[in-house]
Amino acid sequence: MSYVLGHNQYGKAEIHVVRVFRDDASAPHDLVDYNVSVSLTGDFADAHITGDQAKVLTTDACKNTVNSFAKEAGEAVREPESFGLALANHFVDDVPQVSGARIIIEAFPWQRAHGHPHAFVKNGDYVRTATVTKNAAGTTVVSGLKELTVLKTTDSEFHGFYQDRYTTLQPTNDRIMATAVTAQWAHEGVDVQWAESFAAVKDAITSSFAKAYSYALQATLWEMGTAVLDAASDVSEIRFSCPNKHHFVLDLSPFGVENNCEVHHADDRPYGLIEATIKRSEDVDATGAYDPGQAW
Ligand SMILES: O=c1[nH]c(=O)c2[nH]c(=O)[nH]c2[nH]1
Repeated sequence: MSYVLGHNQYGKAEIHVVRVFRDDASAPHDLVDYNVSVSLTGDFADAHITGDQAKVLTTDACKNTVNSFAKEAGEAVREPESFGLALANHFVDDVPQVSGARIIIEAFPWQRAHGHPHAFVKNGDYVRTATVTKNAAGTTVVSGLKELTVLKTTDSEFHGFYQDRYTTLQPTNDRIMATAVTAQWAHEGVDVQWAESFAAVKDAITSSFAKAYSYALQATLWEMGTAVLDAASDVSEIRFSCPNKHHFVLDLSPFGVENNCEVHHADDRPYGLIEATIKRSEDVDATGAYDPGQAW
């Protein structure tokens, strides 16, 4: 029997590194808090097929590289995208048998506490993400965020939907709309002001969620996506994955209590899951820039 080794990749996952910027003794400290995962591709068939590990850069060395680069990479460490670029460039340019690197970073935001120079409060509103991929096809950067929970108490309808014999949902002209936004957006190049771009995209997402009258979560994704493309010229497409966090109006009539969309049951599961990509044009094909898990 002869078999074929298909796609393979390896690296160290979830290296949790916190870097404090304290170079100037008189200046307030800053920090970044990253969870970094490294995946390498390249000439690693022997490691699987013959057991020869001569070309394997250990995952332990990957971890050490990330930790050391948290100092060595200087100012690039301040944004997850530029840190990911520094790491991807190192692995592909400096390790001969590595032909591709994908760096995935979760960045946990901290806010200065009461203007204090070295005390911080973890801001649990969202997690920022970055995926940097460098391979023979080039270098791509995808920025993102997840766990950004937003809710509006009105200006949301859902009606006119298809009816079949299993359809029992009542149409509504007034409901709560809530979701926890996961979004990833691909950049057209790698020469981007990452902090400014992220702030513009996040602001476009939350402001369009607030402003747009919603006819469905699907329509809200379109509004948020087009607002992002208007706000950030470096973004070629944005992909949303948004659970519909259902809030059901409770029937309080058995208790003689009127309920005018005031008291709700916040349902946990199941939830609608609405996902869409909004692209600058049909020509955009950023699929290779995203981490598909094992769907390589
Ligand atoms: O915004 C919505 N989109 C749907 O597709 C859907 N389906 C459903 O039951 N409720 C909703 N709400």
